[in-house]
Amino acid sequence: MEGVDHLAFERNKAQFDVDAMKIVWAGSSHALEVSDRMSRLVASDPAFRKDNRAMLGRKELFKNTLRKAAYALKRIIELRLSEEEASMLRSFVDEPAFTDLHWGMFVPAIKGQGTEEQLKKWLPLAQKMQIIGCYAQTELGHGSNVQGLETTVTFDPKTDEFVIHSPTLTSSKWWPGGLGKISTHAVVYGRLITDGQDHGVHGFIVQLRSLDDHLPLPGITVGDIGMKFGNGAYNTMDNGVLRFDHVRIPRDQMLMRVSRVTREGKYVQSNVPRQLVYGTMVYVRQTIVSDASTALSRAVCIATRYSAVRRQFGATGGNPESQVIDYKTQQARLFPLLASAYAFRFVGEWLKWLYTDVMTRLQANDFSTLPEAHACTAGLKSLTTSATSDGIEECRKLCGGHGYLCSSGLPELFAVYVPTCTYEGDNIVLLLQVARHLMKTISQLGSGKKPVGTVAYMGRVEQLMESRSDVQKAEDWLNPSAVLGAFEARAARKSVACAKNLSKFSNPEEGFLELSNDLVEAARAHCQLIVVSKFIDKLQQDIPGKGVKQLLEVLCSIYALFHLHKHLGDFLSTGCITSKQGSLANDQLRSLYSQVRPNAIGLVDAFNYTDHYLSSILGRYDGNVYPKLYEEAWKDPLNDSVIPDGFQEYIRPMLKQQLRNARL
Ligand SMILES: CCCCCCCCCCCCCCCCCCCCCC(=O)SCCNC(=O)CCNC(=O)[C@H](O)C(C)(C)COP(=O)(O)OP(=O)(O)OC[C@H]1O[C@@H](n2cnc3c(N)ncnc32)[C@H](O)[C@@H]1OP(=O)(O)O
Ligand SMILES: Cc1cc2nc3c(=O)[nH]c(=O)nc-3n(C[C@H](O)[C@H](O)[C@H](O)COP(=O)(O)OP(=O)(O)OC[C@H]3O[C@@H](n4cnc5c(N)ncnc54)[C@H](O)[C@@H]3O)c2cc1C
Repeated sequence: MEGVDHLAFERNKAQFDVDAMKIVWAGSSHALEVSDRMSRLVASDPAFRKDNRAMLGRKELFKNTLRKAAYALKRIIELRLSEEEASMLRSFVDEPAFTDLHWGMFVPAIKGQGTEEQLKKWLPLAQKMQIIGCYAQTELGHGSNVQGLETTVTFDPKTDEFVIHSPTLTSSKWWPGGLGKISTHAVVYGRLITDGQDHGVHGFIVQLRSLDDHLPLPGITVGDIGMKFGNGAYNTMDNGVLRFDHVRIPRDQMLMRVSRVTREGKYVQSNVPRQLVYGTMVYVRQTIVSDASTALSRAVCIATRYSAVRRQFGATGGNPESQVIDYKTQQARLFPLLASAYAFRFVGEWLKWLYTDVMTRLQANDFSTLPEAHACTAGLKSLTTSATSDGIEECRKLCGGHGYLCSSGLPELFAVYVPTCTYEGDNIVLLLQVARHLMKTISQLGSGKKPVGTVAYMGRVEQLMESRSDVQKAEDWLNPSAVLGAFEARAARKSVACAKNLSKFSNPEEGFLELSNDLVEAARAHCQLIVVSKFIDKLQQDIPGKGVKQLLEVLCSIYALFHLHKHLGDFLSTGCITSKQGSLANDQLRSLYSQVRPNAIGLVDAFNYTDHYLSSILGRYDGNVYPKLYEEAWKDPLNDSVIPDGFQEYIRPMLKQQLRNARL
């Protein structure tokens, strides 16, 4: 039935102020107002239609993306949108495009690694989109190992230029988004060579295509690397390949904040740490953590609404069948994902604060918090994207067969999302970075260096090695200090065990390789502790609105106790809790799921997503699923004709032949 809210009875069950929760989710009333306005602006404009993407061929799909990107910019200018509004509008257009890399990596790379003069020259061009840029780091042969890049950038003192060259096939740039067909410029990473000396990897601004006819400049070979996972999905992006044949650029196009080359060809390092060359990755990893909560909440919103609509089994005495959301197994799979979406939101908020703080310190030449920023962004990027990818797939299964239809929105969301586990740093490689940070922290404990920030708990390592949980009954697990105590002890003990094992190796690097599985587990335990502790910190704030804080407390406990249950082996084997305490946590979880149940629809409504943004029949706000699914099926091009193309050509003769054979 059109116009009827099939989920109204569920909405009436909510025991909290959904509008107040919307503000918490958005971050502030202002952020909610802007995101609400921008999402409606996009949803109400047919030019931003996206429900046909899975049906389009690559060329048509790509052309459509270019049209939308140009149209979005036109609307941004016409409506005089602020930077915040423009960025929100782009995110609600919800289609991976070259603009993501332009705004998300090219501009930040210049901002972070350019000198004042370079900023003055390049930023206005990029901000007005008079040039379009991408981030060309990865090569065919090397992605994770940045120091292994092979592209050479050799200074020629005779002409005051750099000569960029791809000496091998494996040195071809491979993957950069926006590079394949659109970018006019790139920040290219290559090995800087002066006077025969290799100074390692540095960034350079390179023009790739003519601003007149868009043709590649002499010496440049560039193109798209081909179709990627899933229909539609990330194929709206022109990930590219790029080769240089002795291409010359002026010396002042080396990004020179970290180090520079003088007119005479002398290599000079500034007082800024070398690692700042990796700064753009730190920035993007931080944005990816916030985006994880968005992607997971979309999937959870779809699965929760559909689980309330869907009924199977259990009809008694003329009553309808049970809603699948009432099955305890459905709740135990769905509600931890709902809790994770909120947990990632808050840890994302905190990470943004940390990043801003580090940037402010860098301006004042205080580099002390850079290692912490690297470890946190790397670890949380890894943890949240892995959990979100798995979570989207779980939501598909939670929707049964219909979840496999493109019209559920879940296949495309999954296909677009999964590369986050790989890009901006492979998730295992990043956890190993966290492990290095943890091992370094432990090795410095003896020297009296007090660990700070997210590793501060290591300062209490002796106490944490001895501590025992004092939980006696299920409700004791609702106490934040009980949860924190268990997560801190587990993380500390796993790290200390690794450090002890490492010390048995005469060659630490060999030990690190041999113990890398244990190190990854220790890093994961540390990152889960950060998520739990930042959720708990969030609850210390004043959070207005009837029942809002209470429900967030429930979600926080679910996030923590679900992980305690999932990793029970860890908690037991490290002796942080007893098996009795583990089963009490499980009892408490069941009770928490029951508390979420009446509020589930309200909690996903609080994400404030439009039907356009969700792009899912199963997740429709009004729950009117079946008529719309039925209607949608008839829109498939296969149903344009009763008899499909190919039938007369292949199947009819085959049928006839088989009939003839049978008669013989
Ligand atoms: C109106 C206007 C409106 C405007 C609005 C604007 C709106 C904007 C809207 C757009 C929205 C945004 C969306 C974005 C789009 C996303 C698309 C995604 C595309 C994806 C892009 C990519 O995919 S792009 C390539 C990423 N490719 C990697 O990710 C390689 C990983 N590989 C490594 O990252 C290194 O290779 C690896 C392993 C660390 C080893 O590094 P290594 O070899 O040097 O070796 P070591 O491990 O020895 O490290 C040596 C020492 O460096 C320390 N350190 C290492 N990293 C550090 C770091 N980052 N910061 C600090 N310190 C660091 C370490 O801790 C050691 O420290 P210490 O010596 O003190 O111990
Ligand atoms: C959709 C998409 C978009 C991208 N966009 C860009 C872009 O705009 N610009 C850009 O420059 N790049 C981009 N990339 C490239 C991306 O950053 C790299 O693919 C990524 O960093 C992983 O590197 P790799 O491909 O070399 O993986 P590999 O390192 O080859 O990984 C292969 C396997 O080896 C394992 N492994 C590697 N090293 C270690 C180790 N030390 N210890 C243990 N295991 C290890 C990994 O865990 C993984 O299982 C993009 C990639 C994708 C998929």
